[in-house]
Amino acid sequence: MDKLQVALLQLPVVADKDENLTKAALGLREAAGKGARLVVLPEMWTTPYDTAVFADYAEGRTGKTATFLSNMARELEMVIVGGSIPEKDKAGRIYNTAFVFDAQGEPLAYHRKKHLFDIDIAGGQYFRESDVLTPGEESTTFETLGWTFGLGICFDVRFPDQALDMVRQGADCLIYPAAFNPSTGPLHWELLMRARAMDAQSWLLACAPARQTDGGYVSWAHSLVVNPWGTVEHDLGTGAQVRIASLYKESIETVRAQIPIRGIQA
Ligand SMILES: NC(=O)CC(=O)C(=O)O
Repeated sequence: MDKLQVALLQLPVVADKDENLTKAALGLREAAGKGARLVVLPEMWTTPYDTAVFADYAEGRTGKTATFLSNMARELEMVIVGGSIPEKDKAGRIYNTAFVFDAQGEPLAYHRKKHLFDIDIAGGQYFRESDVLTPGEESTTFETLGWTFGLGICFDVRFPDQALDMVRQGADCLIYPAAFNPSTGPLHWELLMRARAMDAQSWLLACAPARQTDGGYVSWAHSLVVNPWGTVEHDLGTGAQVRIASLYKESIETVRAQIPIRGIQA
């Protein structure tokens, strides 16, 4: 499929998990109604972004959120890249994990955030996911709808090697559910997303929660669609919204033919 309609759901995330699921359902229906074949949700969209509560919101691979995403994918016949949620494994370890379901509702891929978000900016953002989360170990790609997708989560975007791994595995489009913040957002968000799209010469989708300033972690928002030239095609700003975008295989081929760096990257 040379042209692919995708959607980004920049959701407002609240403490009530059921409310988050209800808003996601509305957004997914809207995206399906507008013709999206693949939809991306934000990082940690079922829970406040707070290490103190990740264990309370954590679920397994057949839990409530996975069941919801699978049912929605089957009903709407869309691929759902389910942002990320706190995932608890059988040993009780917790990961920041993206669940992907195909258009029949079957699990297609899982990505556990490889690079945990540990920063301490003087006078700014402090966060230590490693206090409660276990890092993943793999770079993740999956194939669907005639495209190959690479999947990372937020802090992973700071690691070019991981993006290039995904390109070596054939990625046409990199997807990053994410949630930058008012310290790092203005400095690095767009710069990193454009840089990874440029390195990879691929499309890039970054989906963040809408900005809310009523306490707790503040998401920078600004979900993005970046093309293989590194140009921003969509910037969703800060409010809640569903945005449809079109991706074209041809632009990947054009950039890779006109600026042939693949041999250097491999
Ligand atoms: N939330 C993250 O994982 C990363 C982030 O906010 C940053 O790198 O800044």
